[in-house]
Amino acid sequence: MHLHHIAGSLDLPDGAEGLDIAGITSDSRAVKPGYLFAALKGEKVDGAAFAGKAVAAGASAVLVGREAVSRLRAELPSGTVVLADEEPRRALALMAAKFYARQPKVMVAVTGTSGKTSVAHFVRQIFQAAGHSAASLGTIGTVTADGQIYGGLTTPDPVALHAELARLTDDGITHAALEASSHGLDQHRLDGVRLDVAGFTNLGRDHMDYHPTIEDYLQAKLRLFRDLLPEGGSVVYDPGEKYTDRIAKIAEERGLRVFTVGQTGKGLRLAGLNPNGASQILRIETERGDYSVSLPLIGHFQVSNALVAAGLAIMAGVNTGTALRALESLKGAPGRLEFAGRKKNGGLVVIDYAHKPDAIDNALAALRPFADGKLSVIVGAGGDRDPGKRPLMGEAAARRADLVIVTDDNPRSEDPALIRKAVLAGAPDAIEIADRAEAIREGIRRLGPGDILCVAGKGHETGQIVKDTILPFSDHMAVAEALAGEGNQ
Ligand SMILES: CC(=O)N[C@H]1[C@@H](OP(=O)(O)OP(=O)(O)OC[C@H]2O[C@@H](n3ccc(=O)[nH]c3=O)[C@H](O)[C@@H]2O)O[C@H](CO)[C@@H](O)[C@@H]1O[C@H](C)C(=O)N[C@@H](C)C(=O)N[C@H](CCC(=O)O)C(=O)O
Ligand SMILES: Nc1ncnc2c1ncn2[C@@H]1O[C@H](COP(=O)(O)OP(=O)(O)OP(=O)(O)O)[C@@H](O)[C@H]1O
Ligand SMILES: N[C@H](CCC[C@H](N)C(=O)O)C(=O)O
Ligand SMILES: [Mg+2]
Repeated sequence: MHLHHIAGSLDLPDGAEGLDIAGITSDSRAVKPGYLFAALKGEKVDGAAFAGKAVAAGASAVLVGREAVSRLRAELPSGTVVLADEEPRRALALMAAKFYARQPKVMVAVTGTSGKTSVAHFVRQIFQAAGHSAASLGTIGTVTADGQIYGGLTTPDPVALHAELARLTDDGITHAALEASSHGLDQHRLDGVRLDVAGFTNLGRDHMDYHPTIEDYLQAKLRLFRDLLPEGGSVVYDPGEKYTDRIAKIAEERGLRVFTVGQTGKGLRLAGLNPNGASQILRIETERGDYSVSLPLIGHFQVSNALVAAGLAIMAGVNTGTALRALESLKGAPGRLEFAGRKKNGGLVVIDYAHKPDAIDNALAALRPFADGKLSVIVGAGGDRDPGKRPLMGEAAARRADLVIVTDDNPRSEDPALIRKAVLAGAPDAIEIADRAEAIREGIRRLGPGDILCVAGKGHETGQIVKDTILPFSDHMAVAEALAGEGNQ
């Protein structure tokens, strides 16, 4: 594709318009002949340091921040086209969008500390129930009616994202729901996506290693509403959630349409909520009439997630009745309060991806009413991620559960004993078992009739990251093996 087709508002040197660009990447190691290399300043290194390598590997154009342009023009072989932008990450995202040039016709995105994967998963199911070919993209990868492809990041880098959106479009996908992580928003990964509706779940503590303050974290989330959603777009949130006044203000300033949900919501007002076995009966008032919906999921937070999802689908064009009826057959996202097995004596094991204080609090609160006996939890924190949340996770576990077992999550580069120690600071009476499989076996060994064990933190994950290696590990497998060891199925 010719450079001028993807360059947007970037200044092109004379004669560069017709340069044929074979591909785009921000990783010098992935450059092939004819590629455009985006040299980005990162958390660890400055991509500009690899521009020479990229050109040696065949890159014919380099995109760089303005501050490095004269240096690179002098350093790189003559003939290399060097493009500059104030925000090279944003420029890269816009270029990737133009390079791949197609995305599903209708797209919604959801941000928030917790619930993004669940909401995206629900929106896809609602779109499908409405007869659309739909996909969701996020932490658990790309999901369509044909299956799931695991990605890695919650919000993929822009080149991977647009390549994926193009592939989905070619496969006939017309509707998609996307998770917008704060890292993704902050790093402009989504800036080239054309969105119709944007949703917000909630804001709690997370990623305080990356964002210096809660305000900075919130500002990253607000980019979705302030910078990414185009004029004429719609926003969906529960006004009962903290910080949503900030979204309301942006929506008012920008003239965006607002659809609110929840107890004080106007679009979908939750007028009643009653548990009914493993379901919840919601009474929902709407402008189109009142509905009684049996949501086949437990936990108040799944009600919030389901309402935000329905709001997103409705603002994206799905009929209100169709969206609400679809809630009656929703399936939870893998590893989110997922039933993982039962001991012969009736004790129940649940797997949940809670790896933040609020998520642990909510997941255990959701399970408590179903525990006739004791509620226990296996908890650990990931290494190289927000250390401040560790004691708070321990504290939430100790407050909500009768028994806490502290174990390893993904230690990454850190000493796992120190991570456990930090979690134990909030849960001083907990049992400490470093080996996660052993912790799961012990939790199951102690499970009595009527008890529930929640294995928290890793949800759908299939590996344990220790230093630079990913060891095969799945909570699902570990639970199945432990139950089999107890003589159960
Ligand atoms: C901290 C963080 O978010 N880092 C992301 C960021 O990397 P970076 O640009 O800071 O990387 P860097 O290592 O400093 O390198 C700078 C540049 O030099 C380039 N480089 C580097 C080495 C080389 O030999 N050649 C080369 O060209 C790199 O490709 C990069 O462009 O941009 C990369 C491309 O988009 C991401 O892959 C990378 O995600 C890393 C792997 C990561 O672990 N991110 C996590 C924290 C993350 O993003 N999580 C969120 C939130 C999850 C949640 O919801 O809780 C997510 O969306 O998944
Ligand atoms: N609306 C919610 N409010 C509070 N906690 C929630 C909510 N939804 C889900 N959770 C909890 O958070 C965990 C993760 O949920 P989910 O994967 O849907 O969120 P996420 O925002 O995508 O998380 P991540 O950023 O880690 O990908 C769940 O397993 C559950 O414990
Ligand atoms: N998307 C999350 C995943 C955390 C999962 C948990 N198992 C951990 O390793 O902390 C993050 O990167 O913060
Ligand atoms: Mg997610």
